[in-house]
Amino acid sequence: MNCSLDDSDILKYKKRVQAIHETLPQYALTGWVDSPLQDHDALLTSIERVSSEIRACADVLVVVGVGGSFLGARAIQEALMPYFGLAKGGIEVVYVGLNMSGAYIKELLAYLDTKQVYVNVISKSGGTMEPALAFRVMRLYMEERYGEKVTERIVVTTDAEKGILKGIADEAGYRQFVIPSDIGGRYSVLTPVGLLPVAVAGVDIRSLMDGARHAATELAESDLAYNDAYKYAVMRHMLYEKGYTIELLASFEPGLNKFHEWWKQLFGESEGKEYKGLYPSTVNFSTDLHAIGQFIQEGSRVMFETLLHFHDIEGDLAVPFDARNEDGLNYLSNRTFNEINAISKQGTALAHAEGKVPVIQLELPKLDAYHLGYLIYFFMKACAMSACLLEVNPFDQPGVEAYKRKMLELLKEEKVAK
Ligand SMILES: O=P(O)(O)OC[C@H]1O[C@](O)(CO)[C@@H](O)[C@@H]1O
Repeated sequence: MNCSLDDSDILKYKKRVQAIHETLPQYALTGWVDSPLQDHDALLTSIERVSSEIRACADVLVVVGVGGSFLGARAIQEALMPYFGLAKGGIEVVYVGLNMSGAYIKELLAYLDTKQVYVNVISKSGGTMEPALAFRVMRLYMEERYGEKVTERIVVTTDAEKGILKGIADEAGYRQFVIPSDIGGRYSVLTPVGLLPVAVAGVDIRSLMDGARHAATELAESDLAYNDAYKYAVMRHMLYEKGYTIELLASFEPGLNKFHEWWKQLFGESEGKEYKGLYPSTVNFSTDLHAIGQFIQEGSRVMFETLLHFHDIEGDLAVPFDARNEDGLNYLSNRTFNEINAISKQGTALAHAEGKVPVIQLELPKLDAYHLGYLIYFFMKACAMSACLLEVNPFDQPGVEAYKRKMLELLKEEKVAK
């Protein structure tokens, strides 16, 4: 990892990072820190068993959830599953309850009419409006289609003890997975929240967890000099202190676009408080270099870039030789597309740095379940540290309650009015 910050300046944060590292456990919602180090064999076996049943009995798994209750699963699925068609042994996994679009839900129901369906409804609080409304529709749809058999086709992932969804699941006899009470929504992807949906899609969840365990082991290091997640957190903080207000996460594989959305919630919802914090924005290169590249190179100097690159991409393609060479590109015919991507990354980093855009580079060996598990944990660890450096609580989201309150007030007024 490198950027235009001086290592000695970064290491000036050593003591402060050490102190934050030691006090982090004071927060209630830090169960995710050690979770990958614990023995989850029984849980993973249970998830694999339910996933195998769903894959055997359904064409589509409908995941109902919003925010951290679906973004992680969708991110992993899009990053690791084929761009076109399904993974071997996997089935289609679609998402609902992530918006308030009736058209979206109606179209999904029509699509499902010719498919065999299971539903996994996920909500930590058990009462978030978007998934609750979508689950109301899905539940009645499933009951209409499957009658008494519906009970086995609805799986609920929620709190172990409380919440409206927990009550519904208990009453209806739906199978349940638990969201640990000490893990908040945007930090919950490595729990049944993310693991069941991606197992059904065909992801090797044990490899994902092995990578997270590797990260949890390596990044338990409190010494800033040896903890890349903390270094990344300090670099972000130093650039924010220097007046940069936007972080642009840029990756070079289109399958990471939904991973961007998970990353945005993690950092945006953890840090955007007290009118402070970096705005997390994302781009996919080289595609977006032809869209927003002009602004990055010569627009307002308010952003820095974090380039995320995987050296090895499954199924990479070599540029073919063409004897006609009418396009003049035979000089590339001995390279793969990902090799060219890597060179485009280097060119981008040099050009943007010259344009006074500081560049942080995060490099991983391969885009696979193991390294994605490592990266997820890396970002969660960095995010918690970064928010603490900003002196905000990394684990609450009071601001989101504001819109919910306003919406409920208006809905209640409406109810009274009608
Ligand atoms: O899983 P739940 O409780 O439905 O919450 C979904 C999302 O909504 C939020 O609570 C914000 O309202 C996020 O933090 C969370 O990931």
